[in-house]
Amino acid sequence: MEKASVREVALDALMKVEKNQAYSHLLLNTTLNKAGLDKRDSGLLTELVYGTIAHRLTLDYYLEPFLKTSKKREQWVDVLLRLSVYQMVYLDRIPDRAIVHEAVTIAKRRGHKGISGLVNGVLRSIQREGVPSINAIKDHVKRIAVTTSHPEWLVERWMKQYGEETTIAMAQANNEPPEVSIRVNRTKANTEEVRQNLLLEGLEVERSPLLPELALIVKKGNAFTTDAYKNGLFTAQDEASMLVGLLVQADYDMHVLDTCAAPGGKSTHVAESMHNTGLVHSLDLHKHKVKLIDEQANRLQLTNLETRAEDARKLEHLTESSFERVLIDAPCTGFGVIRRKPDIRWSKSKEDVAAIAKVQSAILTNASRFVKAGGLLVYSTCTIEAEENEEQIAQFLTDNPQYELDENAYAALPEQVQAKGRFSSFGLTILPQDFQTDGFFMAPLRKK
Ligand SMILES: C[S@@+](CC[C@H](N)C(=O)[O-])C[C@H]1O[C@@H](n2cnc3c(N)ncnc32)[C@H](O)[C@@H]1O
Repeated sequence: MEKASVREVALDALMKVEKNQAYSHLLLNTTLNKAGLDKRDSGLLTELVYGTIAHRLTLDYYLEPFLKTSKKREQWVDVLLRLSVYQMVYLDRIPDRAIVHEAVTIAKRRGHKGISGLVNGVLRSIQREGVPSINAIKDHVKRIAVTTSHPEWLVERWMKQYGEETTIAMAQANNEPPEVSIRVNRTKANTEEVRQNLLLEGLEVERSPLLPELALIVKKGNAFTTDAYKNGLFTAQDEASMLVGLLVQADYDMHVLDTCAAPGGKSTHVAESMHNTGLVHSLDLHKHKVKLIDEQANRLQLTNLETRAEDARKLEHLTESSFERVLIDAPCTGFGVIRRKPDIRWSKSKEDVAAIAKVQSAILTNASRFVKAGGLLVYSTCTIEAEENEEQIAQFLTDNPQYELDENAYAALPEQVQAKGRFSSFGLTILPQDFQTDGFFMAPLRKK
C-alpha cells in the first residue's frame, strides 16, 4: 500500500473517532487488521492517528490564524488539515512538500476544487510563515492546555489537585507513547525463561526495571503473534495494573472475588499468584466481556477461575463474609490511561466523573459485604481523579468503621514504589510520569 493511502486510512479512522463512532484504540486494531498494511505503514498509521488525536488542541491553535477568513467547512477538511499540520510539526522525517502534495490529492478526491485550493493555501501559508507562538496566550491555564493539548477544564481540575508542575509533567507524559509491557505467567515459567523464548522468536525484550521478577518490556517485534503467547506464557498488562494484583496478596487456596473483572487482566494475575489453587470468582456486568476472561484463562491454562455475568451493585448469589480477598477494579473515567486512549481527554466531561463516582460508590458499598473478617478489600481505578479515588475511600471509611486502610499491605509493592509513591490516608496514586506507567489508584482496606 502506498503512503498516500495510509493517510487516507488515517483520515477515515480519525473521522470515526471524531463522530464518536469508535474509540481510537479499538478502532486502530480493527483498521490495522482490515487494511492489511505492512509493518512500516502500520507504525505510521498508528502514529498519525494517535498523534493527531493527542495534539488536537495544539494543532487547532496552530491552524486558527490561517482559517480566520474562510467559511464553515465540512468536518473532514478540518481533520485533514490537523493530520497534515501534525506531520509538519511533529514528524521531521516527512518533507513538508510531500505532506502538502498528499493532502491536496486527498482533498481533490473527496471535495470540489475550492476545497483542495483551501487546503493547499492554508498548508503552504503555514509552511512559509510557520505556526503561531503559544507563548502569546495570556491566560495561564489556557496556555498550559494548548501547550500540552488537554481540555482546559481538566487542566484546571488537576492544578487544584496536584499543583502546576505536576499537572504539566502529567499532561506531557500523557502525550508519550507507552511501552509494551507483559506479565509473565509464573505458573509456567519465570521472566528470564520467557525472555529467552521471545528472543528466540526474534523479538527484543528486556526485564522490567520496576518489576524484574514479573514483567518484561517488549522493545521490538509483536509479542502477541508468538508461540510463547499462544502457549500462555504471558499477558499484556501495564506495570501499574500489575501493582494492583500484587497488592491483593492472593495466596494458595484462597477464595477471591473480583467484581469488575473483564477482560481478566487482574483476575488472571490473582489466579496465577495462587498457583492454580483456590478459586477466583471473576465477575463482570457484561456477558460478552465475561467471554474475554474465559478466553484468557483458557490460554493461560488457569483452572482456578470461575466467571459469571453479574452486577456488582447487587450480587445476590454470593455468601456474605466469605472471601479472604475482594478486588474492585472499578469502572472509571480512565484519565490514567490517556497515553493509550488519547481521545478520552476529549470525549469525557465533568459530568462523567460525577456519574461514574456514583456507580463506584454503589459497587464499593455492596461488594464490601463479602469480605471475611480479617480479609482484604482492594479498590482500584485507572484514573487520577480524587472524586473517584481518595474521596471515594474517605466516604467509605466514614460509613464503614469496620474497615481501615492497611498500610502494611504496601510491603507487597516494589521498593521503588514504596519509596516514591504518592501515598495518602486513603490510598496510593501513581501518576504516569512517576514510573512511566499508566496512572492508577489503589487502596488496600482491611476488614477488622
Ligand atoms: C477497569 S475495567 C476492569 C478491568 C479488569 N479488572 C482487568 O484488569 O482486566 C472495569 C470493568 O467493570 C465492568 N463494570 C461496569 N459496571 C459494572 C457493574 N455494575 N458490575 C460489574 N462490573 C461492572 C465493566 O464492564 C469493565 O469491564
